[in-house]
Amino acid sequence: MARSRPLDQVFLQLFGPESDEEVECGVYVFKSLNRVLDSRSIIRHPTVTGLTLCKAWVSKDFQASVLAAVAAEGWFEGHGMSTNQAMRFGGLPEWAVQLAALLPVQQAFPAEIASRQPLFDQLIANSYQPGEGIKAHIDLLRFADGICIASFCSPAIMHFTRDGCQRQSLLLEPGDVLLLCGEARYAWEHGIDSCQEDVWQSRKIKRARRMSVTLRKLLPQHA
Ligand SMILES: O=C(O)CCC(=O)C(=O)O
Ligand SMILES: [Fe+2]
Repeated sequence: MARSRPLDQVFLQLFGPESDEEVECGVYVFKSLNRVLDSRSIIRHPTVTGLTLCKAWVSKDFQASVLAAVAAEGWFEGHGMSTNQAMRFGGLPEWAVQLAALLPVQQAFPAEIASRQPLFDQLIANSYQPGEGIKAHIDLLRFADGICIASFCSPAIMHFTRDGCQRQSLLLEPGDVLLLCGEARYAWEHGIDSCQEDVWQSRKIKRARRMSVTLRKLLPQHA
């Protein structure tokens, strides 16, 4: 691995000469995720192939405008059955189009996904009360490869599990975005435990209300 590019210098300053991460075209590839950057960065997961964490990706202002737009939709002002999940197909609302436009899909997805039009045509907003999670799952196969999950409000730990035993965990903080393709989308399940508090690197993090927005594309036969 060459260490001559300017980004490598920044990287050296951040981690020192002993760091074990590699930089490829501006994408950090961490051998250990213990030292995830707090600043805006694109991190390719070392074990879960096809999983990219876009750390601190959505600005605070944009997070606020997404939350305001979702509140204005009134999706979670509960009458009746499912008030913790809202689904929308077809044309995405303008804020979701803007969110999709911010994503570093060229770095995270293969070219055929990154260049498809539209990139996404379905959205789910998930609203979690403090302590709620989501069961480990693989997203439905009626959706194409290339999925985005953006996190808002409370932090939470997402676990990726494969064949029921291998487990990889990621702390998702407000403004973080996950991009999933390939094995990360089809071979690994993802889920969030139900608990009042997460422990991340010995730090206790209390759960509060959380919201996530999932963007996907329906396969043509299901559109
Ligand atoms: O809330 C999250 O971060 C995950 C959402 C999710 O997995 C989904 O909508 O399929
Ligand atoms: Fe999912």
